[in-house]
Amino acid sequence: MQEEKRVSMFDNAVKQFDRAASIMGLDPNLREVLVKPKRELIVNFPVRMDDGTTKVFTGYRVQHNMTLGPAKGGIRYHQNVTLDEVKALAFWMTWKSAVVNIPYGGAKGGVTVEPSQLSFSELERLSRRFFYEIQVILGEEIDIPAPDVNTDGQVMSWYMDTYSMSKGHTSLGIVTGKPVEIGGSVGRTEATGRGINICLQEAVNYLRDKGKLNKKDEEITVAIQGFGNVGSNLALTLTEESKMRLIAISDVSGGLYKEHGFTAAEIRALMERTKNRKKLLLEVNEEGYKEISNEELLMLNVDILSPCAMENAITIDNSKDIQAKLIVEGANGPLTPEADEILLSKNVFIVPDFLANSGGVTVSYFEWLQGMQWDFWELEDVRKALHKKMTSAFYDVIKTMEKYEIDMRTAAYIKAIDRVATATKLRGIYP
Ligand SMILES: NC(=O)c1ccc[n+]([C@@H]2O[C@H](COP(=O)([O-])OP(=O)(O)OC[C@H]3O[C@@H](n4cnc5c(N)ncnc54)[C@H](O)[C@@H]3O)[C@@H](O)[C@H]2O)c1
Repeated sequence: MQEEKRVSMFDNAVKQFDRAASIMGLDPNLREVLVKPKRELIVNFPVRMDDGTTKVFTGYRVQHNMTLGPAKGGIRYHQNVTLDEVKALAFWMTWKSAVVNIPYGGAKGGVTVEPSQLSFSELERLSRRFFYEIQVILGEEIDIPAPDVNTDGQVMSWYMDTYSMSKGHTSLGIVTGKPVEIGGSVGRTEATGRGINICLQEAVNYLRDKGKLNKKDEEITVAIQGFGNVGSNLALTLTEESKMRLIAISDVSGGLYKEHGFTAAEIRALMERTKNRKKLLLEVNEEGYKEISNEELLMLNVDILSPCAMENAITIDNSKDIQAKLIVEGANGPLTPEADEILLSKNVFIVPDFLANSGGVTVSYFEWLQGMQWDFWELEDVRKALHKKMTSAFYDVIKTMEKYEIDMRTAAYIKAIDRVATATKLRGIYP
């Protein structure tokens, strides 16, 4: 039987890299070094199930690049996790850390499992055994995991405890995304949404300076797709800290539209009601809001659109009808490559995902710093440091964009690749 030909996610990721590499004239020898993952670990490990049987699961940890510092990236539990996917995600983490200029390389991990089919204690046994298995390549200054799809503060607590038990002392720096009670950072939960808002505000300032946006904040309208951790925290910081009008929000159940804009108090109330994955539309059935579909939200006549739900939300089919002049990508990969091209040809200004949503990894870095020093910051310190990191990353990419006269996504790649390439050249090839 002929084997089905699959599109490799890793090969696709490398294509984006190659476009930037050719524009910046990257040395082909360096290209080879920067593309290939440094380490790929596959582990098959047994877990005792509640019914007395034993199941063997497969997990991965890939360290893509460790030139700028320890490898950093989440661990996901999902039935579709493959080595190819983990490699691609680790590759992107290298460029995300480099673009926001934190001293980390890129890594990612995963276990092929459907976690909803595990009991709480099976989940704990799987998490502890998996972490123990991959511990051979981890360390507080080597590789620092974090939450990703279907892993959370509880799983991070088990990881931290498992590692600490084998070392004989508490090691806070081994994972980030921990609950605040055991060394997590204040401000981590809101960090990705807050960071997207920082990029959104700076993009508006930039477009105004260039004469491409002639509106006051009060006149600017915004729509946000997705009301999970990322979308809701973006909605909150936007309505709390700017005068722009957020007129539409949505989740998987559909969207809400409010012509005069949502207030911060309304967003807070909606966040409270949709806690624990409750659906937006099912929780809200009062006057004052108009219901719209997710497709309608994307096509609204707004100035700014921020897709914060899932990948491939904007495709070749719906991109032609998008009216927003500025798109700030909150989710990972919300635009297909074809949609990206169409929107760029319509002169839409796009702030790319790995810059816009890097607030999460940035505050993870702050959590790691706090854990390594056993010294914990106030919320205001975290917010101030995040603002400084994100604005300087934003303008570093803008400068690169203007230098090469390219789009912001390619510029972000060039800036990130340049940082890792320069470090690689300075360090040289050992021996
Ligand atoms: N959480 C982080 O710190 C973080 C950091 C970087 C990137 N991201 C990316 O941001 C995106 C969102 O992450 P999150 O943590 O907010 O996830 P989440 O699970 O908390 O929320 C996802 C939201 O998207 C909505 N949604 C799902 N399918 C939808 C659909 N078909 N149409 C409209 N809405 C839909 C859900 O209802 C929910 O409101 C993902 O792409 C994630 O990889 C998250």
